[in-house]
Amino acid sequence: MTTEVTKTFVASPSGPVNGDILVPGDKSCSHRSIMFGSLAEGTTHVSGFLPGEDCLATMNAFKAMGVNIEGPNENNEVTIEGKGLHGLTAPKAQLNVGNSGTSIRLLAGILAGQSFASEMIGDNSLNKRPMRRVIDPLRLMGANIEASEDGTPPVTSHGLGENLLKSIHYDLPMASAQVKSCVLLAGMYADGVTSVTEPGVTRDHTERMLKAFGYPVTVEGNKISIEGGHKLTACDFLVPGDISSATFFMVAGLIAKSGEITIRNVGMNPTRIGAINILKQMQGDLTVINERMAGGEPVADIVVRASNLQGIEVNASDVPLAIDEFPAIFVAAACAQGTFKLRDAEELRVKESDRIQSMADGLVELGIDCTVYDDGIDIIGGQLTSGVVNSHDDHRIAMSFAIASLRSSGDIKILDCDNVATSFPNFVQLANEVGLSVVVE
Ligand SMILES: O=C(O)C1=C[C@@H](OP(=O)(O)O)[C@@H](O)[C@H](O)C1
Ligand SMILES: C=C(OP(=O)(O)O)C(=O)O
Repeated sequence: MTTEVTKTFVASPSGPVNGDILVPGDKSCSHRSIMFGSLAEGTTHVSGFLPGEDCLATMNAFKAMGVNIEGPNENNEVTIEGKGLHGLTAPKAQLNVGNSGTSIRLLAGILAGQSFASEMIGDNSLNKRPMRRVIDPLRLMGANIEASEDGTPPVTSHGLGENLLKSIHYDLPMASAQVKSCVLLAGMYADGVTSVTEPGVTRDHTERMLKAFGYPVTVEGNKISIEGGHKLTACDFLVPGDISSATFFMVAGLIAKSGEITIRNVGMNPTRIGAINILKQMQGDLTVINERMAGGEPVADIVVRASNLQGIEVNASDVPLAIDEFPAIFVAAACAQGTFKLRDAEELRVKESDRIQSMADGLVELGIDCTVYDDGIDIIGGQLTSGVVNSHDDHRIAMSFAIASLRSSGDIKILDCDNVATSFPNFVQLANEVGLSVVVE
């Protein structure tokens, strides 16, 4: 039997953090650019695409359904020859979407509307994640789709034959952009107007990008509606820099003993800026400059200076707007004065890992006092020590502990870091460029 050896990061105390950097393209927008480009009529040109494994998994799924896609080239440009809403062909094998929750949940909505059968599988982490949240509404729409008995992947769609889905109104039981998007995408294949009401604001890239591809979508307060039977038209799409990736460098710049870092071309969609709100509330010195529009999304540059952070109680309304940024924010909390309190964040338990427990395990190993709750955590700021932590199959946990080394008293060894390539392939290179010390073993 062979044991798979994956990368270990050894992150050493370092700093100051200085530089002027660009982070890679937004993961949510990159996934959607492939999906909408494939279902559009005409040729779509994407620039700023994230060449991470998650987005490549989405790309490979559409290639396996007959779509001709070129790239990403060395400039992160992708060209997609759209097949139209009804032009996909049955894949010859299972679609393996690896580590990517966004791929499996959004694709479930698209596959549910196809005449042909298909099955999606994933890696160890994805195989533990809940799929009933998308299966339930799709079945209400008449889809013949299922997950395994415990509600995890594989996700199998038996196909609709000549039928259409039924339009529904769905009250989302949780604040999830993936579930919202799944239902809206299935709505393109339904017999009337499908609508979704969300319990709180979640990222709205699907709504914005459907409109950019010419598909009508109506947004009235927290209700989003889409009528079946319209078409997507190819366009040129510019992906902004990923604020989720930028957050690692915002926190690095804030917790460093000194220095100033500028992060350019960061997507500033109002449904994604929770981390900026929270870090500013923690007294972080963050300045947003050069605000502008690019590709239908607001973008800006962010200047970050070393700061004395304070523990805070996070506002519940910021939770969905910062949902992927909490691992990095917890590191900021560990370096802050006083207690940081987060509640209403039970969704963190169903990400690539249980992000409340994974972060608490690592922070406790590094000498930080944490109390875990079902829906959150209290973190008391203190001195980080050296130690060995595990990524728990989760890219954001791996990168968070790498930046924690800026303030640790000795080396932090982070086990199982191959997953960083899912969202941020050049993370280590950029980290070392701005003054961290991260060695890959
Ligand atoms: O729609 C998307 O692109 C995403 C939605 C969020 O998931 P949930 O919808 O499960 O909160 C987020 O965590 C994920 O990284 C990307
Ligand atoms: C939760 C994440 O992604 P996904 O759900 O697509 O796996 C993430 O990137 O933090």
